[in-house]
Formats: sequence, C-alpha cells, structure tokens
Amino acid sequence: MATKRPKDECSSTDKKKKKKSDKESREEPVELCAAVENDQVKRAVAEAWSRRTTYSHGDLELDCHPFPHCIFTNFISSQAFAENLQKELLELNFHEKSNDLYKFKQSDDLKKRTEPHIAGLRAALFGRFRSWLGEVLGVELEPTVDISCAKYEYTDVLLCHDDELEGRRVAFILYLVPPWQSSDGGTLDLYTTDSYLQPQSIVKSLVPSWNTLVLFEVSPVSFHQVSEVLSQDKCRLSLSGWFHGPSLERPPRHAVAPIQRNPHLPRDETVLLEWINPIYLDISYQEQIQEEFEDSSEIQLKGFLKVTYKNSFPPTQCYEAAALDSLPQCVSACWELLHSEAFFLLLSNFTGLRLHYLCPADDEEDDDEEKVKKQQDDGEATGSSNEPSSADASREKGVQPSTPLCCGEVRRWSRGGYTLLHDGEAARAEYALDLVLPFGCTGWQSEFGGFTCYVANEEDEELLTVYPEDNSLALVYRDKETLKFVKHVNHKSTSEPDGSSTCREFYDFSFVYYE
Ligand SMILES: O=C(O)CCC(=O)C(=O)O
Ligand SMILES: [Fe+2]
Repeated sequence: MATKRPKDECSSTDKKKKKKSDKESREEPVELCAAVENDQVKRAVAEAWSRRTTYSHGDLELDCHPFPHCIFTNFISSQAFAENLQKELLELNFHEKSNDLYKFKQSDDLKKRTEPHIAGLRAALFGRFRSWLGEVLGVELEPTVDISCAKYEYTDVLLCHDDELEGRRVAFILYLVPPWQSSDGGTLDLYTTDSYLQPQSIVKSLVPSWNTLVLFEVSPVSFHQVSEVLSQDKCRLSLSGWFHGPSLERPPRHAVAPIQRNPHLPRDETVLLEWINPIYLDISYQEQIQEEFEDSSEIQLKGFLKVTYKNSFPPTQCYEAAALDSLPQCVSACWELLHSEAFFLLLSNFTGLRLHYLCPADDEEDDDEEKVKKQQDDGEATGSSNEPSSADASREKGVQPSTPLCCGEVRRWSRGGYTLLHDGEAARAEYALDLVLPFGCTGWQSEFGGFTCYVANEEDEELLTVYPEDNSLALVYRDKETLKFVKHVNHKSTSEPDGSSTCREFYDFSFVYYE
C-alpha cells in the first residue's frame, strides 16, 4: 500500500523575514469564514479534537471517524473572491502528472505566484489560519509554504495513500468545483485501518463542493484517496497543501508476507510440445531470442501458446487473483506448464539465465552450453528422479547450490485494478525475471491502463512499458534498482465508444523467476 506521495516541487521553507514590496502590496485581502475568527469556537474545536468527538458550529464540522477531519463550508467569505481565485488558478500552466499512484494535472508552483487572489489566500492560510489551527491542535505549525493547485478531469485519480512525509502535519484541500454529485466520481474517500495499520475499507466519501475546505492531521492512519473522476466534462479544481510541524510518532510499518516461491515441478518437455508454439522450441531460434534478450533484457514472444483461449476464465480486488483450487482445467494446465522443469530450461535458453542446472552461468564453459541444448533436443532434459539435481551438479563443481525458484499468479484486470511500486513482490530489490502472458485482451486499448511500467527505483524515470497483448509472452529481466507497477485501469475500459463492444477485462499469468 502506498504510504506517501512524492514531495511536490513547490514545497519550501521561506524563513526570510517578509519585506513590504510592490508585489505583496498587490495581495487581495481575504476574509475567512466566521468560525475561524471566533475564540469560543476555537476552544470548542480544540476540546472535541483532543477527545476525538464530533463538533459542529455554523459552517464548521469536525468528525473523528475514521480519523479526525474538519470541513469548512463557505471557507472564503466573499463569493467574488472565490470566483476570482478560480479564474486565476485556471489561467495557470498545468502539467500532466502520472505514476503508479496518480494521474492528474498540477499547476506551476504557487509559492511565489503574485496573482492578487492566489497571493491573498496563501497569506491568509499560512498566516491567520495556521495560527488558528496550531492553537486548535496545541502544536507549533511552521511558516513553511507548501501549496499547489490540482485539476482532476475524466479518469484522473489519486489512489489510496496516507500523505506521510517528513514535516507534513496537517493536510488541507480547498475545492473550487462546479455543482458536483457522487456519481461524478472524484470523491475524497477516507479509509479505516486494520490492526497492522493497513488501509481497510472506505467508510466516508466527501463529495467536493464549491468553496469547501477539508483538513486532516497526517498520521499513520490518515489513508485516503481521490476516486476516479467519472464526469466527462466537469473539472475538479482544488488548492491543496500541508501545514508543516512536528510529525506524529509512527510505529514501524508492517511487513507483508511474501508470496511463496517454489522450485520447478518435475515435468518433461512433453508439456512444452503440447502447449507451446513449435517455433519457440527450435534451438537456433532460441539462440536468436537469447541474443536479443541479452542485449535489451526484455522481449515479447507473440503467439506463444498453440491455443488461444476464449475468455473462459472464472471471475476470480486492486486486481483479482484466482484461487488456485478453482482454476478451470486449461488454466491449471498452463499454470503447471509455467512451473515445469522443461519450462525453466526453455527460459534459460531464451534468456541465458541460470534457471536450470543444465544451463550454465555465463562464466561457465561454452561446451556445457552446447550440451544443454543437445540434451534438450534429444529429449534428455526430463525431470525424472534419477537425474542429478541442480544441487548435485553445483556441488560437483564446488559452488554453492542454489535452486531456481518461481512464484506466480493468475490475475484478472478490470476497472479499478492497479499495483503500486512499493507493494508486494515487485518492491523487493533483487534480480528477477518477470514473465507476463496475457489473454482475452483483444481490443484492449492502452488508454484504459492495465499496462506494466518499469521505473528506476525512487525516480519517476520510465524505463519500459509493456502493453498487454494476447498470447504474447513478455519477459523482462530487472535488476535491484528497477521497480514495476500496473497502471490503474480506468473508466474508459467500461465505456463503449460508437456502440461497438470493447474489451472490458483481461487475464494474465504473472510469474517471477529467480536464479
Ligand atoms: O483533492 C483531494 O481531495 C485530496 C488530495 C490529496 O489527497 C493529496 O493531494 O494528497
Ligand atoms: Fe493526500
């Protein structure tokens, strides 16, 4: 589960004493809702917040479930000010932002913008309002200005996260949206957490509304998302940011149990002959594949299986993984194929990786390599029990035995599916060979999402994108610095442009092999 959003470029601390300048004198003064100016209300909110109870007064409402959040309707007293602010914001340059966690448009840095209403509101937020909030929470909030403007339009989304990042204490969002219904999507959804402090379920959805400000404390339980915008014409414009201050204590994060890794199943090449397109069983073609794979660390082998299935997989949550005891015969047969000893050897031939003891590592002798391929040709590479094990072979050579392993899943991809960079198996820093074999994706379009992106660790730099293609075997060798995610499958996957039926879901086998 995502735990934080990358810091926006516009976060910064302005410690310098403000000087009166021409620019600042252009700030348009703004009056905030009465609740913020009233001392009695302030004390009452502080009291309710510390006791984790509810409180409301006029345009202010505090609710502490699933975590404390405060809603101010009519936050800016003057309608004309709010409208002018909206105009100024819409005239900014926006940049498309997209990664595993989000897709939306973000404005230029707002820290130093001099438009009168932007500058006026910024001064009020990080001035008077910050003092008010600091007193409510009983903490010293810093003058750090951390604010940006976001535009969410059709299919834009910000998946579940907790905002946790050094320094952030209270998050705020001011909505400047047209009349909005929950059916337009784009709700701010609040999650409960389980006993491991992992997000559990959405218990409150806030529908954005004009001139409403929402704030909440950033904490180990402040999980929330912006659900996908479904309206094709409305724009969800917001100003958001964080008040900085001492972070709340965070217990160590819960480590998720890894998926079990298994050694190969003892199945001989008959399983390959039965299932795999014969062109891929030709040794000299395997050599060409290996050369290409060694050059680029990735390859797509089209028409990989002899048979393409109709969409006969059973309906199997981010994505759905099939229960292994419920697979139809043809799916479990393919599952077994991908686990088979013969397939490990075939992958060795495709990639040059040591996924079978018959396939020597690069530094081992070439004639060993010849032997492997010959044995496979002669049908000797069987998994019968009287063969030396990989461990035996390694021991003879005096090297530490290591048993190649794999783990896999059958996944169903439909609207709402995604994986995150820092989640699950893919987040482990290690060398691995990824295999993806998709089915039932004829007509799937890249703008639906559901493609796999490889990025350099901790950077947004995209290295490779693999689009789902029917019966096309994608192999990617990743190193310790490479992470992957599957892009959020959006609402476009469910729409039917010009009446033709589109592909609304597909399946894939997703396996990872370790030398
Ligand atoms: O726009 C919203 O409702 C929430 C935005 C948010 O969670 C964020 O920017 O971190
Ligand atoms: Fe957030």
